[in-house]
This record gives sequence, structure tokens and C-alpha cells, in this order.
Amino acid sequence: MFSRALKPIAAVAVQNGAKNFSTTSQKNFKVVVAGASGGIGQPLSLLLKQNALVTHLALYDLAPVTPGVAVDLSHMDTPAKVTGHKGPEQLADAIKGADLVVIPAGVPRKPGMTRDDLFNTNASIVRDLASVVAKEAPKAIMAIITNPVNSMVPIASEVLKNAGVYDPNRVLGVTTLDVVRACSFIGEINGVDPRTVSIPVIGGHSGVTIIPLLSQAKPAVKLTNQADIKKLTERIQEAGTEVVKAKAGGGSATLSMAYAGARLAGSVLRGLAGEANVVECAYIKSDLTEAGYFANPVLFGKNGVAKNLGYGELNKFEQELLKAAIPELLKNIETGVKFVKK
Ligand SMILES: NC(=O)C1=CN([C@@H]2O[C@H](COP(=O)(O)OP(=O)(O)OC[C@H]3O[C@@H](n4cnc5c(N)ncnc54)[C@H](O)[C@@H]3O)[C@@H](O)[C@H]2O)C=CC1
Ligand SMILES: O=C([O-])CC(=O)C(=O)O
Repeated sequence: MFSRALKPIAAVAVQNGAKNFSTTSQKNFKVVVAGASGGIGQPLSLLLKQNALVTHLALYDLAPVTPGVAVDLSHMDTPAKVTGHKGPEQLADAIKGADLVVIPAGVPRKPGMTRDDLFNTNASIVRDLASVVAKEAPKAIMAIITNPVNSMVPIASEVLKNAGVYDPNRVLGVTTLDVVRACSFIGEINGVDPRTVSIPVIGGHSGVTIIPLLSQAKPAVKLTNQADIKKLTERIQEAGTEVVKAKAGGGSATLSMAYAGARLAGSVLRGLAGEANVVECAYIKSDLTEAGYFANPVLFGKNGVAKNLGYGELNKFEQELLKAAIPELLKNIETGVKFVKK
């Protein structure tokens, strides 16, 4: 399982690729936010309106407020034109000609729920959005935030396959929040600015499938005790639940997710614009493990994923984490694939 991993990634590339938003405007990109009026969608759209690479920001949601959210954002003095699209009859217009479709549409968790408990509601939402992307913007990059991410990416991929337009380099599950959290917690422990921390988080986006490679963190995590390393690993794995509990029925992470989603979207766009060395972790079609989809650092380019950078050397503890993650990932992936095939 481990021999297929590539060489350790250059941590500096992760840091630089991930954290410097471009101010150049080499190209004009249409970006769609599907689920734009929600807890993630609104602040994500606010951040994307500030990205100079975005010249058209199309906001799509079922919520009646959506055209109003678009008018609100359109008053910001940044270049992107903003359009609002409400309801399925306006979806094709929203998606047509998109370069990037970011999807936070769907229901969030309440305390006591797992991400898998969202499957029944969110699967058909992602399936239906993917089928319109297949028709109206088959070359668009799809960045899926909707949970459970581990199953939603296979769903979108199967829909695109059925439509004959699937390109595995253009379908991503957004796991950036796991990296953002790991950097934040390590920054706290090390007493350094979290923006100077870089770490790959691999696997998937739920519980045991979230594998922070603390042994590859730069700078090294100032923890020597294995019990503390285990505790930090579990905090990163359960950080989503920490937010769900703290919001006490008011939903899950929205603001930190918007930040993470804007960062991922910005990196995708910089890759599309031809910038070199743009690296982020993302959940993609993969043959590195037995799981058909897997998250680890990837290089973005003019056509989406340009190179899978692998996950480097794992220590014994991380190998055990990977072993625990694979059966869960396989199950999540199968659930997604079966949903489209049924
Ligand atoms: N990948 C990640 O790291 C994270 C993923 N999430 C997931 O993101 C999703 C959204 O979370 P929130 O924004 O907090 O939820 P929310 O309920 O605040 O917003 C969801 C929005 O989606 C819209 N929507 C529902 N069905 C739709 C459809 N068919 N087409 C377009 N829009 C539709 C709703 O009207 C609503 O505005 C959830 O599934 C949540 O679990 C949340 C945090 C982190
Ligand atoms: O925990 C949730 O349900 C939302 C999520 O994916 C996260 O915050 O990582």
C-alpha cells in the first residue's frame, strides 16, 4: 500500500501555493457558488467577490433571498460581476460557461449526527447539480464542499461519467478546512503564526478518514509525547464535531469553511491562470491506495489537477491511521457509486 506513495512533497510549496492569494488578473473566470445563500455560501461568495481572477460570480440557491444576496455583493467595488439565480429553472443559466463550480448546497449536521446521516438529503442535490454541470459547463472544475464529501465526489464523478464528460482532474472534494485547522492548532502549540505552518492532511473528510501527517509538519510540531500526538490527531479529526457541538443545533462550521473554500477556489483559479507551484490538499480520483478516491497534496494547473503529489513517508502511527481509514473510505465511496447506479 505504501510503496505507491510518491516522494515527500515540498512543504514550502504547500505553504506558498496555499496562502498567497494572487492579485494578477491574467484570465477572466466565471465562478458559480451553488448553495450561495447558506451559512457557507454567503461568506464564501463575499470572499470570492474579492478575488481579482473572478470576473463573473454567479450565485445559485433555492432560497428566495438569492437575488438579493447578489445585489448586495454587487455593490462591492471589486471587478467581479455578480448575478443571482434562484430555483431549478435558473440553474442552467447560472452554470453555463462556468470555469469553476463550488458546491456548498445541502443540509448541515446537528449535534448527534454523523456526516453520513446527511447522505440521504444531500446525495440527490449533488447528483442533480452535477448533471447540469455535465450539460452546461462540462469543462468546469467542480469543488464539492457538501457532506459527506467522501461519498459526494464519487456521486458527481459517476454522473459526469454517465454523461460522457468525466475528467478526474476536474472533480475535487474540498478538504482544505482540515488543513486550515491543523495549521491553526499547531500554530497554537508551537506559539507561531499559523500562516507559517504547513502540513498535509490526507485520506478523506470524516472522522477516522481525516489523517493529519504531523510527522511532515513544517515547522516540526513541538510535541514529543506520543499520547499528545494522538490527542492532537483526534482533535483535528473531530474538529467539525467540536463546532457542531459548540453551535448547539445552529449548524456546523460556516465561516472557517468559507475561508477554506475561498482559499481552495483561489488556488484552483491560479492554476487555471497558469501560475506555477500551486499546491493544495484535495480529495480526488486516485490510485495511491485501495480506495478509489483519496485526499493528499495535488498540484493545480491549467486543466485542474496537474499532478498527484502523493503523501510521502508515513511513520508507524500514521500507517495505522491509514489502515483504519481505508475500509471507511471504501464504504463511503461504494455508497456514492451505488446511489448513481441504482
Ligand atoms: N467540506 C467541508 O469541510 C465542510 C462541509 N460542510 C457541508 O456544507 C454543506 C452546507 O453547509 P451550510 O452552508 O452550513 O448549510 P446551510 O443550510 O446554511 O446552507 C445550505 C444552502 O444550500 C441551499 N440548498 C439546498 N438545496 C439546494 C439545491 N438543490 N440547490 C442549491 N442550493 C440548495 C439551501 O437553500 C441553503 O441556502 C453541508 O452539507 C455541510 O455539512 C460544512 C462545513 C465544512
Ligand atoms: O462537521 C461537519 O458536519 C461539517 C464539516 O464537515 C466540518 O466542519 O469539517
